[in-house]
This record gives sequence, C-alpha cells and structure tokens, in this order.
Amino acid sequence: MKKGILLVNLGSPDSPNPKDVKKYLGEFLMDERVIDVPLWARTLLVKGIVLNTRPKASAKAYSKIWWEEGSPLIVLSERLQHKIQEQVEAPVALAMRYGSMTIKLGLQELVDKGVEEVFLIPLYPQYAMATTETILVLAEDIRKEHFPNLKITDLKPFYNNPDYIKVLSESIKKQLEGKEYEHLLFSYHGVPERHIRKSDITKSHCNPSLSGGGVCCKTPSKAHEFCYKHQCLEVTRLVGEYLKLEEGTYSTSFQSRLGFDPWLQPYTDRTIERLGKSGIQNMAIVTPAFVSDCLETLEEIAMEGEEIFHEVGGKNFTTIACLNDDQAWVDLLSKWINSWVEANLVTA
Ligand SMILES: C=CC1=C(C)c2cc3[nH]c(cc4nc(cc5[nH]c(cc1n2)c(C)c5CCC(=O)O)C(CCC(=O)O)=C4C)c(C)c3C=C
Ligand SMILES: [Fe+2]
Ligand SMILES: [Fe+2]
Repeated sequence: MKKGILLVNLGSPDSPNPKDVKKYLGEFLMDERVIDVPLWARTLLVKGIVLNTRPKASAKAYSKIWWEEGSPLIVLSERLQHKIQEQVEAPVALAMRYGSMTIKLGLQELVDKGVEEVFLIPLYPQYAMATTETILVLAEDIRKEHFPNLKITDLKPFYNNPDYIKVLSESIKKQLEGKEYEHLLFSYHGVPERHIRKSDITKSHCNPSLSGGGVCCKTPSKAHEFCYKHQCLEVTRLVGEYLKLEEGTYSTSFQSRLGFDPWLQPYTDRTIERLGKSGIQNMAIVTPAFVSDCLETLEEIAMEGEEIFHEVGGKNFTTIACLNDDQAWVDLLSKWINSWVEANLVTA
C-alpha cells in the first residue's frame, strides 16, 4: 500500500481583511466542538452577535502580525512541511481544519499521488475536543464520503513523549540563554471548563474548576487520555523536571478566553498582572499548546502580554518562540513518520 502523510493545523483567514476574517471566524466558531451549544444557540451567538463585532477587532490584531508571505501560522506550517519532506520519502501534504487549505484538498493531493494509506498528524501536543477531535471527526467524514478505500491512522497526542519533552525543553533552554528571568510562565490556549467535563470518558473524574480542580489532574485516571488540562499540566511538570526548574519559579496559566462561561484558570492576562504586581521584574513566557507561532502567541502574548507586564512595573518580558521549524522538532516528527512508514509503528 502506498503511504502518505497529512499534517493538519488550525488555519487562518486568507488575509487580515475584516471580510476574510469574518468568513474564517464563521466557519471556526460554528464548529460544534468549538462552541458546543445547540445549533440554534450557536447560530444566534455566532451569526447574531460575535460576527457583527469580533471580525473588525480580530482583523486589526491579524494586521499587526501578518507577514509579507501570509499568515505566520500557515507560513510556519509550510516551512515545517517542506523540511519534513526532505527527510521522508512518502509524500507529505499540509491542510488546515478551517479556511481554504481544507482537509479534503489535502487528502485529494495525496490520493492523486497514488496514496492508499494516510498518517494523519494533528499538529497539537495535547488532546482537545476543539482541536484534535474536530480534525479526526471531519477527516473520517470526508474519507467516508469521498475516499472510502483510503485507510487513515492518526498520531496520538504526544504531550508526554520523552523525545518531545526533550525537544521542547532544549528549545526553551536555548532561547533563555543569556536572558534574565525570575519566573517562567507556561501559557496554554484555554477551553471552557465544560469541554473538559464533556471529554471525561469516566464521566466522574474531571473537575477542572478552581475550587475543586487540580486534584483530579494529579490523580491517575484513564480520563487523562482525553483531558486537555491534565495534558497541559503534565507538559509543564515534565519540562520543569527536565530543565531542573526550581519550585515557585514557574507556573501554568490559560489564555484566549472568549465569552462569559468559566474557562480553564488561572487566566494568563491576570497571571502576568499578578506576577508584575508581586515584584517580578523579568519574566519569560512559553506557549506549548501551539507548535507554530500564530495570532495567539505573536499578538496576544508577545504584544498584549508584554504591555500588561510593563503597565504593572515589570521590565523584561521574554516571549519564547514555538517549535515552528526548529531542526530537532523536524527530526523528531520525521523519525515518527519514518517509523510508521517502515513498520506501521507509531512511536509517540
Ligand atoms: C470560542 C472558542 C474557542 C476555543 C474552544 C478554542 C480552542 C483552541 N484554539 C486553539 C488554537 C488557536 N486558536 C486561535 C485563534 C482563535 N481561537 C478562538 C476561539 C477558540 N479557540 C478564536 C475566536 C480565535 C481567532 C482569533 C481571535 O479572534 O481572537 C489560533 C490562531 C490562528 C491564527 O490564524 O493565527 C490558534 C492556533 C487551541 C490549541 C485550542 C484548544 C486547545
Ligand atoms: Fe483558539
Ligand atoms: Fe483532570
């Protein structure tokens, strides 16, 4: 069977213009695994409220980070794809869950090259309903409808894979060389707490709220295979261990909340403010829910986050770049792909 690889990331608008941003946000936010309320309520919220207000503000934010070659997330994902292709004989295609570079087009590209078996790689270290799950469900729907003879195998979340932790930790270490910092904040994209409860396969383990939360994530459970919060906390713990970070000099927070429901806490903006107010003068921030830099890292963290820190008296704010097309990361993904191509063994 001829094999091929499909890398899948989140996606971006075609341009930072409000019209393109509105189209993109419409598709993104109407996904039932992103805004997980009944269709009528989602339609009312997204089409009646969010799409009338947010695209203008989002477009402004996108304009600040847009590159000449296009959206940073897309350009960086393409660089990763090309570098991997140099180390892998099977064809490597790239698709996005939302926007013009669809999963259907990505699969079609591989099928046109004679591929009969696809290794699908969601570019997310942690599992979440709003990221990994929505990719897998859509890919399977497309396979059934358009490519019924195609076989698809997916790479499982690799948040605790020792090689991944090593690559991430070494990247952080390298970027912090010669930098002064008293606190390293691990900021992950947030999700509503409700998403965590919905993904709990035991239906009784996960309790992510601040009052009862935290304990469940540290108590062994099969629920953790799908618990985004557990998987984020594990990345922080394992990197802390690898880099021998001192207790109290690093912590975890969650960014990018939207709407009024409780999201995973502590929130990143409030944490940055608290750190600055508590006398921390130099802080660094890393964003391990993303493998490619994007709006959420380049604008929300590197620009807004830094502004908050300076407003409360902080001095040096170091933003650590995502793995992007870092050579060790390219080598690791290529190693996982090659072992699947050679033996169908997924090593992550
Ligand atoms: C409203 C619900 C949202 C959930 C749940 C959510 C989860 C989630 N998102 C990412 C990764 C990215 N999100 C990005 C942008 C972005 N996310 C939301 C909303 C939710 N995300 C919105 C409305 C936006 C658009 C921008 C904005 O208006 O603020 C991006 C950046 C895309 C880019 O083009 O650069 C990424 C990446 C993860 C990993 C995640 C859950 C774990
Ligand atoms: Fe998001
Ligand atoms: Fe948990």
